[in-house]
Amino acid sequence: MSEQLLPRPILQAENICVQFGEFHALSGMSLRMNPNSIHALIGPNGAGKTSFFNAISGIRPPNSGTVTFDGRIVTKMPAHERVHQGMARSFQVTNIFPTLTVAENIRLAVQARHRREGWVFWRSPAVRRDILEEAQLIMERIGIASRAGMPAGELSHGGQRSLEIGMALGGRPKLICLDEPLAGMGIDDVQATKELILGLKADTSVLLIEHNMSVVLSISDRVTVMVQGKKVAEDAPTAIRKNEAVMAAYLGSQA
Ligand SMILES: Nc1ncnc2c1ncn2[C@@H]1O[C@H](COP(=O)(O)OP(=O)(O)OP(=O)(O)O)[C@@H](O)[C@H]1O
Repeated sequence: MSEQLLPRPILQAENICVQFGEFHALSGMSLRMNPNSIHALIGPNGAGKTSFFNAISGIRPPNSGTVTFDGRIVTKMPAHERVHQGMARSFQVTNIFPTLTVAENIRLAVQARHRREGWVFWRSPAVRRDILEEAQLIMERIGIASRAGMPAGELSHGGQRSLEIGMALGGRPKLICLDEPLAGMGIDDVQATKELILGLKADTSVLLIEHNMSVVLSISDRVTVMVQGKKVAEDAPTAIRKNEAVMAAYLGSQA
């Protein structure tokens, strides 16, 4: 496909460099991500995947390079401002309010978006009903509506990761960055979360760091492979499976 026929990328990172002292964690990393797609970032431990997430989400902006999100350069924009622009991120460690119920966690996430849009809590009972309804729809979508009244900290590990995705959805993001969403999950939770992630691309885009290769290769539209802070391959999963450089650098070590 020629450049002109490609859709405008939801995310474009160009020549990203990140240094910790003398150490180069990322050396000219680039990535172009299509909207409404699942794009996986894989590579061995220490390849720089989390550093790349930190660079694009503003947790630790790059030393050099450019990050463009939804047509706007955000390289130096603070992380919270990127959230306002529609970029959501989940972390390796779950990031929920454990003593609040599942429903309250989701409702807070939806409410935070409304507040950004200028909603005034005490003047808007009708909008409040909207919020409750939206929170209910999200809970159904992520498969935890039956546990709405449970303290979030009592959910299984898989349930907590789903809740985190639900909270991200409360912000109606254009892009969700998921850092190892399947880590530590049992087989049933893996299957449910895989289906949940697949369903996300109907209305958002997903950038995914994940070590579970069979899931990555079955749900992703594109896969970028990183080794030692650089991209070594980027292709469709079927081509990545056969890529000899990838096998040598990464998949071979797992075979
Ligand atoms: N704050 C930091 N200070 C110094 N070095 C760091 C820092 N953060 C990361 N690194 C180093 O940068 C390199 C890339 O780390 P990063 O966590 O980005 O890799 P990764 O691909 O996400 O690894 P993993 O799969 O194990 O999570 C590693 O060598 C790591 O030790």
